[in-house]
Amino acid sequence: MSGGAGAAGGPPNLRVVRHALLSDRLARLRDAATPSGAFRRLLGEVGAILAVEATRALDEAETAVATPLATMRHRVLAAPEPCLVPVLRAGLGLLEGVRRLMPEAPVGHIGLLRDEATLRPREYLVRLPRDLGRRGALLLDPMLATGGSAVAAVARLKEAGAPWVRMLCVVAAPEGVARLGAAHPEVEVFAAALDERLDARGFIVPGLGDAGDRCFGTGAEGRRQGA
Ligand SMILES: O=P(O)(O)OC[C@H]1O[C@H](OP(=O)(O)OP(=O)(O)O)[C@H](O)[C@@H]1O
Ligand SMILES: O=c1cc[nH]c(=O)[nH]1
Ligand SMILES: [Mg+2]
Repeated sequence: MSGGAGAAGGPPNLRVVRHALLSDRLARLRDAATPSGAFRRLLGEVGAILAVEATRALDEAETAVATPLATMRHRVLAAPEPCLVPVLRAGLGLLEGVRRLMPEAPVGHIGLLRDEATLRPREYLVRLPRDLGRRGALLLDPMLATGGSAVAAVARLKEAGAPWVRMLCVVAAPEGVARLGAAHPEVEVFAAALDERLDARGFIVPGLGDAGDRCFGTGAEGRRQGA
């Protein structure tokens, strides 16, 4: 269900996941008329689909399983499930769906807010599980724009000892993919789409707007309603 994967001349660190359900959900996420509740649910569904692809090649081991009828050899995960790390806020939307697949996986949080003028991320929270060194990490952030936030988040995960990091994102911009690839070339990005470009404000075009605001209803519309 994957295409792109550094294949066919694409960036070597990017895997664009192709799946009919994923395209359908992405169309609705992009639609400016999709309300916040539906947006958050769709983000979760996209997270689950991307997580299936990003965990496809986790290390496996063989064990014996006794069914009601016979004992057989079976493949199971060789290592504990990876840690799930949403970048606040928008990554929380992806987390809801990924957690359905891996309910026992520990969850770390990295809070970053991109300065609207400089486009640099400001870190306001880091809470990571102590045993990150025994696990890989799935970094969850729907938007990879300039790449500044992703580069900072991956640096935190490496400092904390994560043996590997894969990023799940909904929409990636070429600039962000290149910047993350330059800083952390071993980090693979699993995205639903590679879009055209960034605009002057650092927003992805065509993109889907401000993912955090749409997810939590805090955009212009939400503020008006809440005022
Ligand atoms: O690649 P970059 O240029 O760094 O931009 C991407 C970041 O911007 C958004 O978060 P934002 O700062 O808007 O925070 P929010 O989720 O709280 O709205 C998004 O969720 C990423 O974390
Ligand atoms: O297009 C963009 C870029 C950064 N952050 C978002 O939420 N959307
Ligand atoms: Mg935002």
